[in-house]
Amino acid sequence: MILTPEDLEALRGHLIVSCQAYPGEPMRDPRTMAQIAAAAVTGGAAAIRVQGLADVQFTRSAVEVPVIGLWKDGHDGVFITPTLRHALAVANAGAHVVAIDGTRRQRPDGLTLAQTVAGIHAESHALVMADCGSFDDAAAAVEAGADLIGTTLSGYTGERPKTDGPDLELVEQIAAAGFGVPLIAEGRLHTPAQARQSLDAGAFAVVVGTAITHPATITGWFAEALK
Ligand SMILES: CC(=O)N[C@H](C=O)[C@@H](O)[C@H](O)[C@H](O)COP(=O)(O)O
Repeated sequence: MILTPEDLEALRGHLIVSCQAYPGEPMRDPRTMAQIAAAAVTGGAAAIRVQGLADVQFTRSAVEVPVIGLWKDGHDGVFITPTLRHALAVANAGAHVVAIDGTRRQRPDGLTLAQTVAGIHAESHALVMADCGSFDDAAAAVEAGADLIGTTLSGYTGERPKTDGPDLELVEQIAAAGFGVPLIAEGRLHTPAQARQSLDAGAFAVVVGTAITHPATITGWFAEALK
C-alpha cells in the first residue's frame, strides 16, 4: 500500500491511535480492534497503529486513514516485528507503514536494521517506522534508512528510564538533532496535555494507545484512585 509524501505530511501535528489487545484479553479479536479503530477515527485520529496480520487486514477495511502495522512475536528482547519475514507479512497484510524494532540489538534473523529496512523497501511499498529506545537508536535508525522514527521503546530496553509519562527529554533530544525524518512520540502518553507537550517538544506526531484503547488499564487507574 502506498503512502505518498503528501499523505505522510498530512499527519504532522496529529494524533495516531494504537489499538491493541494483549494475548488472552477479552478484546483480543481483529474485528473488535477494527471497530475501536473506526471509533478512534471518528474522534479525530489521523492514523491507526495495530498489531497482528488479521488486525491490519480488518482495520484497513474499517478505516480510510493510514494504517501502521506491526507483528509482536514474544515479549522480551526484540519482539516488535523482529525479522524481515515478519515485516513483509505485515506489509502484505496491507499496512501503509510497517513498525519494526528500531534498536541496535541483535535481530533474530541476523540481519542488520539497514538490511531489514532495505528489504522492506525492495519487496513492498510500505514505509518503515523504527521503534527506538534511545537517542543512539534513533541516530542509527535514520542512518539505516528508516522513514519514521518513534520513541516507542524508551523505558523498555534498559537505555532510558521508564518515565511515568512520555519521555519528553528523549523527544527533545532527537528533535534537536534535526535528523530530517518524522519523529513520532509514542509510549506512556496518558493525557491530552502530554500529547500537546510531546508536539511542543518537537514531535512530528504522537501515538496514544493505552489511554484511549485499553479499558482494563484505564479502569485500573480509576480503581486504584479509589483505594
Ligand atoms: C513497548 C511496547 O510493547 N509498545 C507497544 C507497541 O506497539 C504497545 O504495547 C503500546 O501500547 C504502544 O506503543 C502505545 O503506547 P501506550 O500504550 O503507552 O500509549
